[in-house]
Amino acid sequence: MTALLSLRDVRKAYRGDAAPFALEVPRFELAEGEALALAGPSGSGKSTLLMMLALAAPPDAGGFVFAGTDIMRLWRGARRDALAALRARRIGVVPQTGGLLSYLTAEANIALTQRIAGRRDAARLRMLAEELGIAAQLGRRPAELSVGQRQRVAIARALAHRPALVLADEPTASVHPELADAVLALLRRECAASGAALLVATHDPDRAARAGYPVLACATHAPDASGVARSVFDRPPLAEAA
Ligand SMILES: Nc1ncnc2c1ncn2[C@@H]1O[C@H](COP(=O)(O)OP(=O)(O)OP(=O)(O)O)[C@@H](O)[C@H]1O
Repeated sequence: MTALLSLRDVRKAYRGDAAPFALEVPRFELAEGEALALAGPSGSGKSTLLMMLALAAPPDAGGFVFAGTDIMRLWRGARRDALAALRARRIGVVPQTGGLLSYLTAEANIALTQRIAGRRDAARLRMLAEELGIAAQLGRRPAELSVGQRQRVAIARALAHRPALVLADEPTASVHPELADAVLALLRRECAASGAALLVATHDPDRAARAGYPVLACATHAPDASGVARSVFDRPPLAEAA
């Protein structure tokens, strides 16, 4: 298996007066096309890890390679243009609540990632809409869609530009429990069909496991003598795990 992304000894800390927090990732690899759920309680750093993987926030320290690119070098060089271009072309994001633009139709929302990536593909958009059961809703605005339909539009948008990596932060948080299983299964199926690696943050590891995801749970540590609470996500390298 080829690693799509690899983190080594990554650390990110927030030094707020109230509750200092540090996320530590000694080892983390994700293979091309692999699906994985990141599990941990609220405040354990799942979103922080996803933001770093989305190239939206820099780690404080460590090594980070994505799609053959040394991401730490880009952050050190303040290469925000290169980071944004890589994100636009190779990464898709499914936010908790869909994150759709209210003034655009479902179709235009889905087409956004293709436009930004410079990869327009009407046939792929149509195919995804059909796969996800929202073809009849393409002309509607988000307010005219059910919560479940909005989430499907968000999934289509995250995949429309053929990203190598899809990041979903609690994608089932705003949907009915019955729908949550379906959304997780759909995400996994569509990413597998597209060959995209998938990382889903969740506080519900049982639901993720039921939907067929391997689960990486974080270890949480109460504040130490200096008052810093720590969370650790550690995943052995792919070669060792195989
Ligand atoms: N910008 C920030 N400044 C200071 N502290 C922050 C910031 N962002 C997050 N934190 C803190 O970092 C810790 C981890 O937050 P994070 O959002 O990554 O957790 P999470 O596991 O995604 O939580 P949830 O499941 O509730 O979304 C929390 O203690 C949070 O308060």
